[in-house]
Amino acid sequence: MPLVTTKEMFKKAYEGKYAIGAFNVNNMEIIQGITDAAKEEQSPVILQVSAGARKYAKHIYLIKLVEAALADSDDLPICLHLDHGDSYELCKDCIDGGFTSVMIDGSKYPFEENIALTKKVVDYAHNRGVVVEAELGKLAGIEDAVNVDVRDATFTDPDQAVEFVERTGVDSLAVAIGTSHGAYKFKGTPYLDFERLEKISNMLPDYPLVLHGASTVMPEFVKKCNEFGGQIPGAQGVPEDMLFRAGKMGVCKINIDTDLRLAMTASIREQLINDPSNFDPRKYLGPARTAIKGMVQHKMRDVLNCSHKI
Ligand SMILES: O=C(CO)COP(=O)(O)O
Ligand SMILES: O=C[C@H](O)COP(=O)(O)O
Ligand SMILES: [Zn+2]
Ligand SMILES: [Zn+2]
Repeated sequence: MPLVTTKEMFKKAYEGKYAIGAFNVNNMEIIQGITDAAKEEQSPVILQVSAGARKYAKHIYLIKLVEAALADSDDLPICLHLDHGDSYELCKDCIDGGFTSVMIDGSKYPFEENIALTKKVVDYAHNRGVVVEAELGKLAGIEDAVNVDVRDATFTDPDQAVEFVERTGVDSLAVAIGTSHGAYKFKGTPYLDFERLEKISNMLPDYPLVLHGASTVMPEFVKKCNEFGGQIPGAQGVPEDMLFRAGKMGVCKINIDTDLRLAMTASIREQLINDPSNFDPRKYLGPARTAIKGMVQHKMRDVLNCSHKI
């Protein structure tokens, strides 16, 4: 099966009230760990590439590695997605270069500029059978999310979301409801604006929403990093029951990068400390790949609920 778009997987996810995992990939071990997990769980999967990943590994290497994963995965539905595309040109390059989905992230621009940029990418992508994700609202961590005025000024406005989708024809929309990127998402008790999510979801029926910054910052990996010489104190992410809940409310795509980084780093730290005489990268990258596989399987099975959905 060739690479697929998210059309079919989102339709099924929406109807079945579960979410597809979108995992960030940067190298071979990460791609293998994720796709091995998807194979075992018989789950559709989105492999996503950031501009930074594309710069680090080069477009051609990532494409060829994903093609290899596809060839090694029988009939597994795999979508290759550009994460946080910041310009029309970058989206065009990825569409021309074999991606089946792109994100144009115009969330930092004023509403009308975000619409114009997104519409331009949608027009180019749809003519070539590629789907587009956009973003509305500010994702950045908010210290004072309990304050209604702060929430209204930063989180996604439901009325604007409807207008945005209508005017751009974009295929999915990332919403801001309190998540943020990285390992430090909340200072105190985690809070997501589920009321807002419900409103957006009700106003956009049958429409797939996306949650960025959705890593849980799994305590077992943070603990292991810190145990083996790391310094990641006070890291905290989105509790898994909140992700499960979001998956039942129209969120069809859940983005996970930080949990991959932590799983991989914890494992490498452990291997290097436990066997100081080793200098064979396979001996620490192999277990790191296995750690990623285990983490992704857990997400698919217990959090996203997307196992056995192909
Ligand atoms: O949103 C993400 C990628 O676009 C990843 O978020 P995390 O940092 O929570 O993993
Ligand atoms: O959304 C951000 C992702 O975690 C990708 O991060 P990156 O830009 O460092 O590759
Ligand atoms: Zn993101
Ligand atoms: Zn868990």
